Amino acid sequence: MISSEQQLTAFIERHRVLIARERDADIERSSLVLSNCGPKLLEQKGLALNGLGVVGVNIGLGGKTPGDLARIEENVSSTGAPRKSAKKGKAASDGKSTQGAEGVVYKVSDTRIVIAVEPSESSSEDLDLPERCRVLKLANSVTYDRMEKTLDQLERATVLTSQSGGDTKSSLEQTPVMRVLLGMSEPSKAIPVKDLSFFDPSLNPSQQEAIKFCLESPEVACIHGPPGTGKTHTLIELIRQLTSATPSNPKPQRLLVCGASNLSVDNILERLLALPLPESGQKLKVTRVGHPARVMAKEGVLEATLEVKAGRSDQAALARDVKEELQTALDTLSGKGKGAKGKGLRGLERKKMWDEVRALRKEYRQREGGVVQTVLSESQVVLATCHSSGGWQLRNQKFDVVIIDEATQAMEAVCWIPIFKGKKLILAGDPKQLPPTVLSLDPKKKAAKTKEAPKGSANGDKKKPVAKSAKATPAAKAKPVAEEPSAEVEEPPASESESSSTEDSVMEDAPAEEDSPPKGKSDVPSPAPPKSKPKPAKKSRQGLLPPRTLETTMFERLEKMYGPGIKRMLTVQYRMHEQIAEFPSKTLYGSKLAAHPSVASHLLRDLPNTKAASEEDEKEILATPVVFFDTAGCEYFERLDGDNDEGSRCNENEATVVKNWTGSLVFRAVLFLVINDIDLHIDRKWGVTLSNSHHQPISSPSHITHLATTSCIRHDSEIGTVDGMQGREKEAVIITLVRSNEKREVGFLKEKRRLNVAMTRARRHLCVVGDSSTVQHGGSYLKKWLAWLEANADVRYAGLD
Ligand SMILES: Nc1ncnc2c1ncn2[C@@H]1O[C@H](COP(=O)(O)OP(=O)(O)OP(=O)(O)O)[C@@H](O)[C@H]1O
Repeated sequence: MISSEQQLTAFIERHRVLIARERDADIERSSLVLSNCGPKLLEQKGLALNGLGVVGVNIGLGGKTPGDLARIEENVSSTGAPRKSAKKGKAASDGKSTQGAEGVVYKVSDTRIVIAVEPSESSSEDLDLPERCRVLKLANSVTYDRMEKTLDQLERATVLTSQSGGDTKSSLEQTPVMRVLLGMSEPSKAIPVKDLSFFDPSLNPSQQEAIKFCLESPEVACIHGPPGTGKTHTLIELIRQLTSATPSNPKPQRLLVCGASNLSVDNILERLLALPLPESGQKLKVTRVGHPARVMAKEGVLEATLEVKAGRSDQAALARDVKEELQTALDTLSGKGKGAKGKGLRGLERKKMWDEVRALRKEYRQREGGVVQTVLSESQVVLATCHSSGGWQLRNQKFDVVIIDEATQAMEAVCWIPIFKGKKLILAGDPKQLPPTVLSLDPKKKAAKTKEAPKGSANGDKKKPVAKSAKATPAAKAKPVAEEPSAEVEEPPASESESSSTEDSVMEDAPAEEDSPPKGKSDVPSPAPPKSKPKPAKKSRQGLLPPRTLETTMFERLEKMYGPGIKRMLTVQYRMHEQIAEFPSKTLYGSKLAAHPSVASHLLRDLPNTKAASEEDEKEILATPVVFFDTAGCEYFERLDGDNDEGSRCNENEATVVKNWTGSLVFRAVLFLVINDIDLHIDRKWGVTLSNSHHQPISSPSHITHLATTSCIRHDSEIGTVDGMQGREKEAVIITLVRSNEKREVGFLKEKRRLNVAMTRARRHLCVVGDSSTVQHGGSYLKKWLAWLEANADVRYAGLD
């Protein structure tokens, strides 16, 4: 299985097409919303902050990298007419004002929002901001630019290199890790690590085995972490092993640790910062690049940021002097501060001053760049999101190992951004949970295609899914989306597992698939040690195939290309009561997921300060791990929550059942989480946003409003969609399935990975409310779950209470 040039081209081209589509969908979504909504509604949707005043304009923000892209423009009163056009870079279409600027959201606190704006090289004047302004959130093109640039690099390193014999200017170094990832060569044999001793004595055998496997794999290794199995816990030990000089690792390595989201990166950072001082007494030098999501809350995280570190270095003092000079020059020009007389600067004098400002800005950037490079070169572990690892700060940085956490939630092209910087790659994730969010995927078309697509063409060559138009000319590149004639782009057929991942086939992830047989002998005991050599994968291995959608992650692709031997699965979970974990373990993880004794039988009643009015009450409510409220026959029909079929659904009767049950739990001092297919973001600053799982606005989500305003919802309880809850856990979780109709439609519930995330958030208590007569028609996975609930849960009939 060696990828041909044709396969490589098809793979890269297909990615280009999909990314162009995604960019288009993103822009379309933002501009549609911005052009159709008045200021109040925009604020409600979390897309605008109205009525702001400018507090100040400062220069220089050290290691700045993009957060949300935003535009500052003149405030529009709430009675103002809705904006007609909101194209990027254009002023308001009413033509009244050209004042404003675009930049990235740098920091947000309760009272301030800081937007970092690039100085314009062409404009001689400084920022011209309106007195009263508003900030609009824009589609962020930087992500797409970086992904496209990375694909260009990939092309230069592979196709162009082989075409040119490797010696043209356009070619790039082809590393062994790249070759393995693209199926250009097989993974090399493991290099045995002897005398491995672990820093953390609590690691379970599957965690130890995963770490050993990662250390021994020369190019690439994957860690499969089902819910609550300590993926991050394992990565922390791995980072300690790789960065310490030990008998098994004489030369400490330099690491780039990335995550799909800021939250995942900060999670690792916080845990690294909390580690005890190593025996050497030398604290691990860790630097966080980018935009820490929790900077405001955690001081330690702030201290580790590139910005703060760069600000503290000696070289930074010089940069600060230049910055001060620059500020004085700008003050003179704007007539502020000491240079107030500068307002009178006219003509040549003013032009000269602007020339000086430009020269100072250049010098400041150079000095600042130098400071940043020094801080980074001294860091042994650099943390960033995959996306922000493509920023200017890391341009010339090289690493021994790149680790990507939540790799199954990142698009493959985003993962390639850090991969170019390292010699070895470790991916951690769970392909059985939700994939990255893809805006250009119409859920209906997706479902239809999944059914229609011919199955299992393992050979991508026969029907080449290459969009001829996608990259042919620079013009096509500059405007890839509008030019892309979708009819010309032949969709690659759904591979077997892709087509079934949406629903169906409960046991397709049979044990053989989930087995992760260690290469050779291991010193570490494992809960389910393989008896002999790695079994050959049952399904024939695939070569390099172009992805059908951007939901196909690198992690899954590697598994299909190289079989289960490319990964190790963590098999002990530290979250769920064993009954809660039973169904997902059986159906998705080959029955390999064992509950750790510390959680296997934990119940709500074991929590401190929970109250039970009577013994019976305790048994009924606090000692039951899984409850199923079946509303079949109650005629608790759903209602469309919006004008068209795309709209979200609500089910007020189910909401009442949820309300009563939450009331019961809250009364007993239990925290809970309600999940359904409504997305509810409550954020103090950005207002309340409601949208369905596809981010479309909802006009009156009556049942949620009803719930949220009911006094039984405690401050520490949350309501959200499944998608927003991935990676989270709560002591008690209530899932309302919402769908109840005569047509027996179930919508998003079909998605097996979404259901998996929903049912694996609860630690001690899971309550499911739904209409079995509707829901059992929603695909075989849902049907199996229902059957399991009916047989194993404490089943109650909603209408009877
Ligand atoms: N070996 C271990 N011994 C004791 N507790 C552990 C161990 N491994 C993990 N845990 C605990 O299990 C919980 C989950 O761990 P962690 O957050 O690392 O998991 P994860 O797999 O990253 O989570 P998620 O399911 O959200 O992806 C944590 O409370 C952690 O302390």
